[in-house]
Order: sequence, then structure tokens, then C-alpha cells
Amino acid sequence: MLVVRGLVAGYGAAPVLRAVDLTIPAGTIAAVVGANGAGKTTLLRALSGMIRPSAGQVVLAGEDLRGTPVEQLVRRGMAHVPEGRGVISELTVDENLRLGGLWRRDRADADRALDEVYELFEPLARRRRHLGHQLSGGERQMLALGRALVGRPRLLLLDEPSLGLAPRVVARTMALLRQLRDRTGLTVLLVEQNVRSALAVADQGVVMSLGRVVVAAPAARLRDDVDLRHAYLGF
Ligand SMILES: Nc1ncnc2c1ncn2[C@@H]1O[C@H](COP(=O)(O)OP(=O)(O)OP(=O)(O)O)[C@@H](O)[C@H]1O
Repeated sequence: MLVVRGLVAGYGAAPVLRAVDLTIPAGTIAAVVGANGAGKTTLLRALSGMIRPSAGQVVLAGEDLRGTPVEQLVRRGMAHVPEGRGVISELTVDENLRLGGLWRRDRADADRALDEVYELFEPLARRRRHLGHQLSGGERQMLALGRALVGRPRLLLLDEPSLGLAPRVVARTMALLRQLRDRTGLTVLLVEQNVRSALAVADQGVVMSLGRVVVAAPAARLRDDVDLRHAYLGF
């Protein structure tokens, strides 16, 4: 589904991503882990077009995305839920969710996707007309994820979805990701501080260090191999 080769990107003269290589098969949940500042968030930003890579290649479902405008990336199936979530506080839950499907030509399916999100996230259904700023942290997280899902993405880039959430809500969100993966073949790149919970839900583990991918292995191997854990994850 996603192939990244030699990706270089950053914010100024010095690159943060030095040459990222990565292959994620369709229907995989990949946990991207690594020390603070390793470049995990920057990787998601470079993939979703929030920052422009200065070199390298990103191929999504066989299509080279170099030079593709951001709105086209969304049409090609990429959805990014950034850290901090990006919910629009002045809009209602319903308006926020509809934004996720605004670009879609198939209006009937956009409406179906909206109904599915309300089914998945029952608290959102109850608060349809509440404004973004009236929601709890967990509800805002559901809303950001729901908005991405209304666009029926093929690749979901999730940055720290568990940040500030109660463990119960985190567990629910992780279970939901697996369910979506099983049901729709969704591919997920999940950046998480909570390495244990990320590796518990993921199929693949991707360890970043100093702007590079230093290990890509089945998540179970990263969980169970003490030497690998000690060397790269510090536990
Ligand atoms: N907007 C920005 N402008 C300039 N430098 C930035 C910006 N965002 C991040 N950086 C720098 O890029 C480097 C990588 O940051 P990034 O957020 O990608 O790392 P991370 O692995 O996601 O770490 P964390 O877990 O702390 O979020 C850091 O040195 C950081 O200071």
C-alpha cells in the first residue's frame, strides 16, 4: 500500500528526515515508535503533504505521489489526524464530520460513511449539534478520527491518538482500528508515545532514530525480543 524511499524532509536548512525507507502492506497497522525528536511526527507531515519533502519518493497503492497537491492526496485515500486533533471548535460535531467528506463526489456514500461514524461513536451521535469546544478530550479525539473516516481513507496517519485520553477510551480506539482494518482493509500508520499499547495493537513495528527507520519488524517480534527492545525502545 505504502512505499517510501529515501524520504528527506524538515523545517529549515537541516533535514529532520534524513532518508526514510519504509514499506507497509495494505491492511497493516504499523506502529511508528522511537525517542522524542526521532522524526515520527515529521514523517506523517511529510506523507500527508503538510511539509514538502526535498528528496525521495512516496508511492501509495502503486501511484507515485511526488508533487501531488494536498487535496489530491486526500482524494487518493490519505487521511491525517494530527496531534492536537484539529477539530474546529466553532463548528458543530455534525459540521466537523461533514467536512471530512466535502470533497467526495459520491454524496450517497459520504452520507453512509457519516452514519457509520455515528454508529461507531455513539457519544458523537448524542452530541451532533454540540460545538467542538463543548466536547471532552475523548470526544474530540473521536471526532477527529471520525472526520478522517468519513472520507473513507485507504491510509490513515494517526499522531498520538491516545494523548490525554482515559485508558478505557484508548483501548476502545485501538480496538476500533483493528476492526476497521479487518472490515475495510484500512492501512494505518500509528505514532504513539505509549510504545507498549501501540505494539499491542499493531501488526508491524517501525522504530525511528535520528530521522531514519532503524528497525521494521513484526510488532510481536519487537514486543518479545528483549535485546531489540533494550537496544531501541529502552524497556
Ligand atoms: N514546526 C517545526 N519547526 C522546526 N522544527 C521542528 C518543528 N517540528 C518539529 N521540529 C523538530 O524536528 C525534530 C523531529 O521532531 P518530530 O516532532 O518529528 O519528532 P517525534 O519523533 O515526533 O518526537 P515527539 O515524540 O517528541 O513528538 C525535532 O528536533 C523537532 O525539534
